Amino acid sequence: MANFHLDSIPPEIISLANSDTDETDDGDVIETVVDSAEDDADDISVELPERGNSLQCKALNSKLHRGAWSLRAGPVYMSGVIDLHDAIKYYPFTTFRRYFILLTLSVLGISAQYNTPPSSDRDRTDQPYDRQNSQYDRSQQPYDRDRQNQYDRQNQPYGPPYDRQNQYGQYDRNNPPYDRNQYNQSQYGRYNQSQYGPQGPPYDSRDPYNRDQYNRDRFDNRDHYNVGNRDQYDRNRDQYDKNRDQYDRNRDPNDRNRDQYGNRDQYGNRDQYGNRDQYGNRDQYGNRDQYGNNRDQYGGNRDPNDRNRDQYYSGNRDSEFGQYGSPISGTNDDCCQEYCYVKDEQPYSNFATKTPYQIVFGKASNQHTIPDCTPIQFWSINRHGTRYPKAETIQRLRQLNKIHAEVIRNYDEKRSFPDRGRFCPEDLDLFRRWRWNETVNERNANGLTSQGIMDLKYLARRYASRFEELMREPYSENLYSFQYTDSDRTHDSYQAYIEGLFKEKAYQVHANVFNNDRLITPTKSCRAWIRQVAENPQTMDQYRRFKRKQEYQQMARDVFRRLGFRYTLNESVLDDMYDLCRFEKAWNLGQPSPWCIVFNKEQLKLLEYAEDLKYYYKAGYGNDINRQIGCPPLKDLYEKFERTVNAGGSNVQNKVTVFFTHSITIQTFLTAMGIGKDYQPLTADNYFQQQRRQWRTSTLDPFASNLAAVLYQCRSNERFRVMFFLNEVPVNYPDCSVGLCNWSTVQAKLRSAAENCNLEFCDRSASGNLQHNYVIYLIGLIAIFINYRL
Ligand SMILES: O=C(O)[C@@H](COP(=O)(O)O)OP(=O)(O)O
Repeated sequence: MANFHLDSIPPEIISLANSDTDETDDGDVIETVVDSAEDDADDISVELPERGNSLQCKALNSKLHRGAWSLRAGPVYMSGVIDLHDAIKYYPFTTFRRYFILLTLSVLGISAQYNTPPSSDRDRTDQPYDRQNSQYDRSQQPYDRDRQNQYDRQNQPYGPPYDRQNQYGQYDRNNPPYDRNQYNQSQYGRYNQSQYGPQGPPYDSRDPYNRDQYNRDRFDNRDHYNVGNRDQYDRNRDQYDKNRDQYDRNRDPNDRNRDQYGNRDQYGNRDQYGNRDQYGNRDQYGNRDQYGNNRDQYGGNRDPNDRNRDQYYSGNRDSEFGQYGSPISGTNDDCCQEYCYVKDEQPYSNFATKTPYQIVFGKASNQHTIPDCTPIQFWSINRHGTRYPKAETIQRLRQLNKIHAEVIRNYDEKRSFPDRGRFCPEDLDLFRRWRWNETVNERNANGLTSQGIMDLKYLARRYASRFEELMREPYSENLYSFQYTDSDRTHDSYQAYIEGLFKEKAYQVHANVFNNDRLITPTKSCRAWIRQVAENPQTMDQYRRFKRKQEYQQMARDVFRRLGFRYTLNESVLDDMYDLCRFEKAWNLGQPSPWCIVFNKEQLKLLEYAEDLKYYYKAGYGNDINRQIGCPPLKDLYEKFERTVNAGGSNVQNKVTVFFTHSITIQTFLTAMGIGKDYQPLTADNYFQQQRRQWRTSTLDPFASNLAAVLYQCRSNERFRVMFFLNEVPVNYPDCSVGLCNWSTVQAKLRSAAENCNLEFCDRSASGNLQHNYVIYLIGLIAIFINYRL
């Protein structure tokens, strides 16, 4: 604020100013005007003199220097020019205030944004897990259809006879009425099914010869897992399909891969000359025998004019993926272990959360049989089956075709491979044949693969054959309870599961699905967890530290060196190659994955440990909040069994409960259950000590991972017993015997966790934030108030 002395302000104005009124005796309004000679004149105001002959001028904009002023009071009129420059210069506070307000408002804005829950949180389902107001607990609530959301079949009029009017809502959200043609076309993949399924070859497992619509199992009725439950409707199984191997779904039974000359290799690849080797690879001359005999073992037919390389391959170092880290020392070094992936009969396939279920699950057939005991209740929680990567991962993985080309060049042209540990010819051939599979694209991102469908379908059949008393009962809403999260992959997993259980009667089954389901996706809407874990950079500290450790860095160098690079490339390339190796392996279990040739076993173990570290802090014992947020399924399990036990084993309501969810829920639940716990925490520093760790996501949480609990009624002192199976392997709980626990042991173990389970903390800290917000707002208001007083 600047004061300007005016020589002769009329007494009339002065007395008026001192009288706290804006009007002259005549009732004329006093006007004061400052017209800036520059822009933004609105930022200037003039106040009447309060003391003496001073005109007070507020100038808020430091860019203003000069302004014209005028005063009018009735007949009196005065005007002049003021120089604001000096005023502003001497009142730097003016500028400061401005920035102060801006700063305060920014802080408020950022703070408000940070503390605003996702919009999906703001509905009535966002209550702590509380049976009194839980919408999903059917056993506690009167059967209130109005409370269900639009995807919930309970929200639909239901019951026999089958109501065709209500065709799309009745038994599942995307299933048309039970018309086998339609049913088979649309059930797996809710949006984009063609008649032959979502993926087409090579993921199309259906048998095109076996077209009988009623007797055809489009996922191949043969039982891959020897359950002995071959579909009774499997009578029309393809008589032409004898050659199909168990996992070779990629083969085109119509031999469409044959080239124009009718020459086809085992993989349907041909070169432009129609010449090919066993793998369909051709050299630059198009000639080769089975092993490319025109070339020497490592590219003897290389371009004789390849003069660009010098002895140390200088000039060949470029890769569009950048060169990170230091050059890999030595060129003709013996950096790498000799390893031939294709020849390895038991390649390492523990790929953390992308591990194929088939290499993990328990195949023993009789552990569920307990002498003198009968299973009376079954409860399980399942992760969806094998899926496609998320869209952004697909985009990244697709870029690997450039690395692929570079590696081939490194081997064929540059010959920049190491002396020892280069790819064996079989691996190189496998790698050479790799092409990005265009059927894997953003449209099916995150979706279930045909392998994923089989994962769940056969899982259901195996459980049904083990617990026939329970799971061979015809479907009824009272006996069975199904619930899946609001996602395609869990929906499709559920669909495959019920098909495995009920076969052609699957259309009768219905399931619950909810937005912000705090029973099976509690992390999604728990602000405290999101803030403390998901969005907290510290969660990844150990993971990042491990990646900087000498052993990890050495592994990265060796991998790139073996690929023929003399610099380590961008670290994300390593992650992508690992992802593609494990995804492709999970999609096509029976075939070697070309990108897995890149790693030897030791390297895969390091990568697995890095993943375990990540999830240990994100969903496991590394953060106590993970245990807390994992309790809702535990509570559900405990209470269901407790009700049955209290009722003496009679009138069991939900004989079979099955949930379909995601990896984080499985892991937080296992953490709440005390499964997979190590004495020593996993850290970046104890990789070698943790070789035999319990927290191994490959075995805890592969695709289709599941924990099942079975309540038995026995003719012994302990009338009730519970058996826990993790991925069909009995859980080795202390105090239990090979997975079989007395009910009293289960009570001692789980009761307190179940009774103390509530997710109020998710919102409590959020409401703490709300108070925090109010304080910030208050400070803001005070700041603005002070600003105007200055
Ligand atoms: O919930 C999800 O989006 C993913 C997270 O996968 P990652 O980021 O851990 O691979 O879990 P999933 O559905 O595979 O069980």
